[in-house]
Amino acid sequence: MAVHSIEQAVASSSRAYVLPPGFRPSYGTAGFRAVADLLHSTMFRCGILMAARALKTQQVTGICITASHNPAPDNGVKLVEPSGEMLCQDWESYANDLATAQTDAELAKRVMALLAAEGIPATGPALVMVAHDTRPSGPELAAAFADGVRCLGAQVQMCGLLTTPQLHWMVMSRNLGAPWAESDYYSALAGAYQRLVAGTQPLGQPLYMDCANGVAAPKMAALATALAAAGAPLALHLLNTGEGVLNGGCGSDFLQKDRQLPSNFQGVPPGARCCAVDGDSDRLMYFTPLQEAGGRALLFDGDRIACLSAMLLKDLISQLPPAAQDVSVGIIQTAYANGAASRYIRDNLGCSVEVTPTGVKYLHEAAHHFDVGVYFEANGHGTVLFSKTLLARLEQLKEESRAAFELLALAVVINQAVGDALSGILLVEAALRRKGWGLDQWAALYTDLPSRQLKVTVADRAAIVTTDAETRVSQPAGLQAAIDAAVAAVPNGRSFVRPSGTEDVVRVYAEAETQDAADGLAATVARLVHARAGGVGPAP
Ligand SMILES: CC(=O)N[C@H]1[C@@H](OP(=O)(O)O)O[C@H](CO)[C@@H](O)[C@@H]1O
Ligand SMILES: [Mg+2]
Repeated sequence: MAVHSIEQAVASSSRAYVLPPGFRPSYGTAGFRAVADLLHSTMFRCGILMAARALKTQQVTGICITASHNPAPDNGVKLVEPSGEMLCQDWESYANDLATAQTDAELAKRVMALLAAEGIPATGPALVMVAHDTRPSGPELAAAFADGVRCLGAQVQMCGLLTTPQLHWMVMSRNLGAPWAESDYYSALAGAYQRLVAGTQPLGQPLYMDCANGVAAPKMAALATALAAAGAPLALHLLNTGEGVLNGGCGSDFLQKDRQLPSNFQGVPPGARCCAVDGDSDRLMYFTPLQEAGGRALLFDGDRIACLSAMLLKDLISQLPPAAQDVSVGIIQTAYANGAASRYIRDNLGCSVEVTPTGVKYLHEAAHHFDVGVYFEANGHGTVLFSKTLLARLEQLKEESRAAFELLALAVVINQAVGDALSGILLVEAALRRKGWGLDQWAALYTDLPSRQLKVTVADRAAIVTTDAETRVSQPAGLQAAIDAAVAAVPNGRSFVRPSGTEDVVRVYAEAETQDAADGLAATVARLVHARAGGVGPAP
């Protein structure tokens, strides 16, 4: 398509997708997110962006339309690089430029500026893949996105309902020239899981899975069919499969924040092995109902999954031929990692620990610093990345070394594009089976320090500026000193605040020796934020 016709195509197609007055989308922790009704123009513009990215890289790109763990009326975008990773950070400013253009003509100008700045040829074949979660607004927003892609003369492949990590995996595999269909995803994971658990005993009890009333329900059922066909069946009870509200009183985020059993788990016996995912199935928490009354759950969060993964990796690496055991294993966490987990990793696992700001794009990037990078946010979002060099070395060793063969299987079980709850379940199940462990042994690795997370609403959350991987506040002046004083008054206390990148709130985190002390510290810090950073409404 010629340059002037692109400008015209953008300007004229854009008329159907007006930026709602007063709406100022901003690319946050995981892309754009808002109430779905506001997002049509954002989707259209992201279509243009990802077509440009496909033209620039001469590879397939993608988008997942989802608001993840957020409420059902919300929606959002997660933009997918040719590698299957999240959109490269250099392009986030283009995303904001396009999403915030006030008029059709201004949008067309900004698109032309992007094409010129990136030296993108005006014509050429390009393909963008699009998927959505179970939100009712998904198909309509996908159509808006597709219109944007077509403005640049690129093609769009509508993939329908998928988990976010499935679409990332499909884009990655397609660009690698590997089998990339949804059915290939199931057979690759199932086959690799079978190789990992061959010769081990099944765990004996079924896994109860909370599907958050989202996309995980049909997709886990399909994975279970593939596992049975591969000769490694997994006994599963799927709950919250879509009969209730998406992420409503269920799902991994509910569980992490409330530590209460999700809906429909009240009859599950205490001690049973349970897991929960979020609305787009990229977060995973294990849990078990506690014996005590009140429907509380004991959580096995992302930190604990990271420890279990690192143990499995270390076991396998120690079984490689001695000359091949020089493999660096790093664990990447955010400030939300429980202090007890960080201490366990440092003192007992002997792995390096890196701390990054919140958001998997930062953790994922840091994971590339190691031969094997294990990253999980405390909320269960993460994966394990294998370097290309290590994979090549393992390929050479796989005939002579069972451990090399199994490490290669592990690299297939664990989604190499992004954090993936379904693949995470297979990772945890394989690790427990290989150790012959139940939840008790996993729980006994360390005891979490009591913690509390709160949200504070302020007039402008951008008023809070942080440094040191978001652990300290540099603005507004004086707030950090006040937080320091509050923390100093609590034995073994730790607390930090940061503006959310996905919700219009400031998040407060506190940790201490007792739950009461953690609750008290969080409340004190929340009041400090409210008082010093423009709190809205009554003080917390
Ligand atoms: C404390 C917390 O859990 N924050 C979450 C949340 O980001 P916020 O920027 O905190 O809103 O959503 C992100 C996207 O899912 C996830 O990466 C991150 O870990
Ligand atoms: Mg999610």
